[in-house]
Amino acid sequence: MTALKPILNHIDTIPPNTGKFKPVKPSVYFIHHRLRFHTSSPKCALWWIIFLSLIIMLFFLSQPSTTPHLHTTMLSSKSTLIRLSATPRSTRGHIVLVTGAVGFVGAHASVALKRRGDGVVGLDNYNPYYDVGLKTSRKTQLLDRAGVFVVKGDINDDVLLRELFDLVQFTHVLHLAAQAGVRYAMIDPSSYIKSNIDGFVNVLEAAKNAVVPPAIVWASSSSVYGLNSKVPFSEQDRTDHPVSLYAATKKAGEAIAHAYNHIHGLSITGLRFFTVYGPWGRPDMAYFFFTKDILNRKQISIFEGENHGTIARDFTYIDDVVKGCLSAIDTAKKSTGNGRNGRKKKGEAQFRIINLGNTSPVSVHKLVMLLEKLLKVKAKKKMVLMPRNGDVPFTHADISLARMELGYKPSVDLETGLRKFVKWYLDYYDVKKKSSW
Ligand SMILES: O=C(O)[C@H]1O[C@H](OP(=O)(O)OP(=O)(O)OC[C@H]2O[C@@H](n3ccc(=O)[nH]c3=O)[C@H](O)[C@@H]2O)[C@H](O)[C@@H](O)[C@@H]1O
Repeated sequence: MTALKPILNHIDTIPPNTGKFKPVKPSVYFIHHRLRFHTSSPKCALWWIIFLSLIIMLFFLSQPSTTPHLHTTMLSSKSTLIRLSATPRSTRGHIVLVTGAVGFVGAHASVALKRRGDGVVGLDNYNPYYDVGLKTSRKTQLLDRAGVFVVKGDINDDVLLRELFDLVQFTHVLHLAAQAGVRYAMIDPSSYIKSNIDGFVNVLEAAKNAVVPPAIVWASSSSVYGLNSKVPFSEQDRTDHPVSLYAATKKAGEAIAHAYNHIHGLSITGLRFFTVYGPWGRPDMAYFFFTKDILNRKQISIFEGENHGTIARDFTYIDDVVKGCLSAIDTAKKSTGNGRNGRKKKGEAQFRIINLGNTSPVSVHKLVMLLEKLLKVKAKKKMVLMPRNGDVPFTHADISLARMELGYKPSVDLETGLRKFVKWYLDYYDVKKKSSW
């Protein structure tokens, strides 16, 4: 500001328009006036250089980033690692941004993508909804070993996302970052809005603003079917009666995705996951904390419906879900763009919503029996009427669309999947096997 002062002081010296001069705009007059009378003075020329440099600098700073790497600040120290991680092994490989990369599905999917030769960059905020130590272990034991670099950051950070999309031209985004869990919405409702709505919009904004907008594959949920009684649940069925805030945010996500697809030509596939379980799973899920409580001889609550009605889930093994995710990426068509910013719109973009379930529901009672068998420990069970806090009595996926679109064919039954989970659990938590039958 002090540098500008002497120049600004000269404004007072501009003569009034007496009519002898051709009328000119004051700013233009000012420039002419200054150039005519003072460019010979070295001091003034210096001030002019400073002034013009400032104007040029302000002009460039106010321009949106079109040149990759120009404004990278948050990521610049990691840019080499990020680019390396993003480089596919073959020219035909995809370049995928996986959000929620240290999450359960995110970690498994990132590793699978990387192993088959795709370029992968992870993004995760390591939020403390459940044990951050487990997330860190997924990173060190799964992602690091596979060569997947994870950027620590939030999907709500639009500056970070812009930098990331400037740095790497992603062909796909596998968006798995979310506030998960049905019952926790009673405790922290705003976290669901922040992650599943605000965060999702932020990711879509970043994608749509990318030089070449990537295709999006993201995680919706079986919970959108609410209390529907027609089984199996088909993508054609109504899903406008969510019974948990979690389900409501996932349903809202599907509507938001549709709007972005329609307006911005983003290719979007929403996958409705059905109670995904397996090694490295989420400790907030029943199969996981039942295992812990059974081993600690702690009582577990098994929910039941009115008149002792059975509660059941279409438990889906992690490897099957990962195959579905990869196949959704492979079959995703390119985004067509919105025709703005001088880009040509290339027609309607693809929009899909697909169930990824196992299509063979199992009761929670049976789940507990299988865990007892695998852990060789008798559970202390208490039957409890299912609380009205967002839970639904049963889920059952119709997977015919997944079969058709993705060639999806789940192959792991609950007992086989739980055996793998239990093996991992005992190993990870270094549990000494003791029988209490
Ligand atoms: O399918 C989905 O989309 C959802 O699956 C799970 O939700 P949920 O099926 O309710 O899984 P759990 O919380 O692990 O519950 C599994 C079953 O155990 C029952 N349960 C849970 C807790 C408990 O103490 N006792 C009990 O019997 C539940 O009622 C449910 O039938 C995930 O937690 C959600 O994030 C996911 O989106």
